[in-house]
Amino acid sequence: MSFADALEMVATTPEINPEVGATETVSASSSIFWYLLVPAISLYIFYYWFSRRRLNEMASKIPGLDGFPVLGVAHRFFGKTHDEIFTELMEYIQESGDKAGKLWLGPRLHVYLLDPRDIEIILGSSVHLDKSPEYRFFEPWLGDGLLITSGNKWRRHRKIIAPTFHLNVLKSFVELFNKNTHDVIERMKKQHGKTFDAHDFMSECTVEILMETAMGVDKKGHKNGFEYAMAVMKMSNILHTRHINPFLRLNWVFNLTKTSKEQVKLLETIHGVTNKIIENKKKDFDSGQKRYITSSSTKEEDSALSANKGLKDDLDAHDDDIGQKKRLAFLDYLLESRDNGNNFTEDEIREEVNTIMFEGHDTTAAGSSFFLSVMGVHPEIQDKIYEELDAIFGDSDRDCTFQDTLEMKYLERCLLESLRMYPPVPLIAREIKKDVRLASNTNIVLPAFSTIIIGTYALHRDKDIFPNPDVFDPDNFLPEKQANRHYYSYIPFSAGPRSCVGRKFAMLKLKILLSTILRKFRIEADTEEKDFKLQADLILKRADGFPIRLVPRNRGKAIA
Ligand code: HEM
Repeated sequence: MSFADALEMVATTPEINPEVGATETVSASSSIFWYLLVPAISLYIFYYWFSRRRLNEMASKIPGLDGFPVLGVAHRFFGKTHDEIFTELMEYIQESGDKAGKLWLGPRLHVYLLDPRDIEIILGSSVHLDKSPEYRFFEPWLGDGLLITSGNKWRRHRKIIAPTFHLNVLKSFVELFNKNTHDVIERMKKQHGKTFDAHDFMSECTVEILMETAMGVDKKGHKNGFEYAMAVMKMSNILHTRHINPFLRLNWVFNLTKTSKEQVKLLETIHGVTNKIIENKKKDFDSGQKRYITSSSTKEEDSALSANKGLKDDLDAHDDDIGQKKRLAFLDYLLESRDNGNNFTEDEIREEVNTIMFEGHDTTAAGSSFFLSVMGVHPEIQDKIYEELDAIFGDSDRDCTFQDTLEMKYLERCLLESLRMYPPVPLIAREIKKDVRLASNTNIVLPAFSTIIIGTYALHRDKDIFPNPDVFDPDNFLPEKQANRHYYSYIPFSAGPRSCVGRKFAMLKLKILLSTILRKFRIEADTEEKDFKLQADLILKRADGFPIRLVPRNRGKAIA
């Protein structure tokens, strides 16, 4: 892989011209050089050790992996594939039984947290809002957009963007969710009887849905959704490689590799798509075609789209939100914010379009693909979903309405369970700017300026929280079971002030997309769930793809 290339390139030194030769002057100055170099290095090592004394002392009280100086534990990852690394880390975490553990990557301390009380201290706080430096690798792609930015810029952008995913706006998308679902079903039908990778179809469909809803452009003018999705997948792979390789974390080393050239090409594809979306939308907007949305909603409807009903944030409706209000969808509102007092710049619009296109498609593509592959291996669960869908729709082929989604209680539990076992964002990382004492073990203080990892995947598989964590059991989301769990023990969309702005969009879209597929087809798969090979390239995926088969359903007779 490119790491070997990188080392090779770094190791290549310019050749010395022999004609210059060694003179006495050179040899005298070279001895002075060595006399100075040795104390300088010693001084630097002492300074380095002294400045990190406090950090090392605090870290020594945290259980976990120390590794070697400079490398940390990175040597454990060399030569391994991303799915092998993921499996090894998860096995280590589960076997250690530690609810907080350290991991040195290069000289940087990373601490993972698995106790919901500790997680609440970080995610629930309005102080620990900064993303860890690892997110900076996104910069050439997403600029300083909502996912990675901090401080006042984050607050200003969040205030503008969160309301564009308000329930009233989402309800106006129901027709487009249906239309795009029918389109992907037509494409999948061509695979009749064959085993195919569901993710290829889900990612193209989720890109097209975002274009037509949040961006408000007609997908007919943007036919490269699949190419965009594939470029995003490769970019995620590159970024993940940089996260786990301490040498490639250094920009100057990375820039010497072939992979950095590949990154430039991938970004040309990605930005080509997003720039065209902005250009086309601007034409419409500037000629007066603004998509004002007027619809109303109730608080009950609003809370029905929450994955975790106990956790409230700025996406939840406030009293003055309820009822009819005139709103604009995402890109229309950003363009309006360019012209009104909010003064959004052209660069800021580009950053946010790139952010929403990435966060909004890859996550839901993974979420829906996992759901479909899990259905393929659990025919008995599919039968129960059919029972519910048949009760709602009977034999009708009509489109799914918002009201229908509220009645899909069992399907919702299956979706939440799928997001538990296979959270599309398997970890969240923050940098804390001051020391934090843990609630679960007051002897442990997390040192300021370390990376704190909230391991969503490992948390959701904790047997102290979910007995039989590796068994797909939708009853984990029965209201009484949810009520007995700590709010921060289930966080597929993160939680607190920096939670996912698209979580209601995602839940509504997934319910419409997946219920419509299941009304038409029975899903089959050959692999058993225990053989799913997982890999986490920013977004959790199956390394072996998402192979499924579709068999047309004989409605009403699905339950033998
Ligand atoms: C199943 C689908 C989804 C899942 C599981 C998910 C999960 C998450 C998680 C865990 C975070 C926090 C990430 C972090 O702190 O590193 C996040 C943030 C974010 N998500 Fe999602 N997401 C989903 C869908 C969406 C959609 C559909 C959109 C937009 C249309 C979206 C937009 C965002 C944005 C903009 C952020 C950054 C918010 C901020 O920092 O203030 N997500 N998402």
